[in-house]
Amino acid sequence: MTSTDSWTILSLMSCVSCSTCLAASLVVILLFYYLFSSRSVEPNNDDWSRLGVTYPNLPSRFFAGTNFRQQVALLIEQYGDIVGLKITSRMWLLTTNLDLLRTIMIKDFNNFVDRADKLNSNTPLARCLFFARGNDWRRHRQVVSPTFSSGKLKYISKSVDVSAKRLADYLAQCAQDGTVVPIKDASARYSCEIIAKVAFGLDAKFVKKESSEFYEHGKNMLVLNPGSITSFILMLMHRVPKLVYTCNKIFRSVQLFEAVNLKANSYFQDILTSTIEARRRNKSSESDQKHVDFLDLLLKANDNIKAGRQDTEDEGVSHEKIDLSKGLDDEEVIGQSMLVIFAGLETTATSLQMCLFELAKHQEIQEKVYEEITSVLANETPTTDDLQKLHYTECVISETLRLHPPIPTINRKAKETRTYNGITIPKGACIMIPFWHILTDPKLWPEPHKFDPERFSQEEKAKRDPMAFICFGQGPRLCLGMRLAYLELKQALVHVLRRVKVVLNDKTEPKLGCDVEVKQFGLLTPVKPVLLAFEKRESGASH
Ligand code: HEM
Repeated sequence: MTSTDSWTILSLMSCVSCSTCLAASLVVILLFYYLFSSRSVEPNNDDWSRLGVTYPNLPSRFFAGTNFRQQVALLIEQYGDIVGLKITSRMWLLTTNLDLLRTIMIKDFNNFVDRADKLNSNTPLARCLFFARGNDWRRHRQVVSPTFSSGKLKYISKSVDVSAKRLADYLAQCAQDGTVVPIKDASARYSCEIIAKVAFGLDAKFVKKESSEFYEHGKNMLVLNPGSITSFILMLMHRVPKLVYTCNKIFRSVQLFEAVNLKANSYFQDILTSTIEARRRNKSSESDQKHVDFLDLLLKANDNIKAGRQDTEDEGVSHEKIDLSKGLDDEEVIGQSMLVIFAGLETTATSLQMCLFELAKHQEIQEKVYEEITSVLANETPTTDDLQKLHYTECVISETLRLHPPIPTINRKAKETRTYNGITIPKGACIMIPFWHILTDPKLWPEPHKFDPERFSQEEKAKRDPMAFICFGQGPRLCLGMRLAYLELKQALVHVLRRVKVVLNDKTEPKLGCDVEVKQFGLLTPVKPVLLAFEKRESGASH
């Protein structure tokens, strides 16, 4: 070892121990702050009661532990559908009241544009549409929404079709080998393959490959871990956002407070930077080429906005007048592509997993979907117009999302103090919207735990308040990838069910007659991996 090596190691060690000391001091300061502030919000506090909102006297650690869903259900059952709360001294309004939600998410959206928290990160992901606030959000949404319009989806549809056929091939092979399939992994590989193609311009075959750097980094992009000490500190630090950013910078090398996995970030950022440069270099020679992926569409939409041209296919909602001339900078463009992984991978994969599980459980529904696919679709490679004719298949997907919403809750933050029907929501208060509770409310959905796709027939839909189907959000901040998600799910069902039947047997998980048990906190996650079996259809087309 040279003296320079020893010196480098010594410097690193002192750097790490210095980081550790700083981190330890920070933990102590935050703990004091937490204990002090929790005491200040013990019962007796009547802020919400003065504002016309039911305010139960909850113990300050009411939400501690993991049984979040059960606690929320208990509160709504006891106190009604509008409940004031204080969580670590922040005011929260828990509500499932559809009229109030219509006001918050649609009618007075301009007062509730923001999400409660920023992402604790200095990476491009923190600068994407999902986490953007106020006028920044409006600028992002205006640039990004044309790339997700139904007109643009037809370019992406071909890539989705190729991956869906690969998924069907893989499951047909498993049927032949008699192996049970960890279905979340297969679904995530399918979803990731599409994202790699449409958002990164990469031709990948993850469905069949055992491992791949893109897939592994995609799965681990966020390092949020609800049980860890870091997450606890992050939760406390939310209340001092500037501290978060300063700490991120200081502790960057040891990834102590950074919410995004830095290795994954560098990996994706490098691919995107070089792809964007290459596309700009080749732009003139490809000027007459049709746009085929999200990255191309995004770069074009950004150029149009900067040049003052509005995309005629923008199906987004009307926005307040804002200066769009600066469009998105390169880091923001990279952030949007990384957002496609963050927002589109887990959600779609979870939905496909739960949809196949429900079809395995309900063979008669699976047969109806199969019959619709074979009778309605003449083409081996259906177009987006063909897929729109699959009404019953769409009902099955919607019913899956109702019963198993991949994002079970979202939130909003009030910009100003306003009163709605005698209820005052003060500036800075956050709104907690538990989707899963609304989506299984027996007043809106009779026999709510029954899997019944007929609820989404035109006649049934017409009888229901449109706010009730809330799993993609509502209003101007509605999920931008909703159409893409339906496209991915429909293509997967078309190609998979043409080739194989999904079934349950004594090797599958959960055991016959049981339901999937899910974790009570965070994104919808089964406690144990779901294992499904497949049987080849005699008439299954092979491609
Ligand atoms: C079944 C699949 C999906 C579900 C259930 C879902 C659900 C959601 C929900 C609940 C939100 C928050 C809406 C709100 O705050 O009101 C959201 C936002 C978003 N989703 Fe999805 N999503 C899915 C798939 C996707 C896909 C595939 C993409 C893109 C590739 C995507 C892109 C987005 C974006 C960009 C936002 C942010 C919108 C904004 O803040 O303006 N989502 N999604």
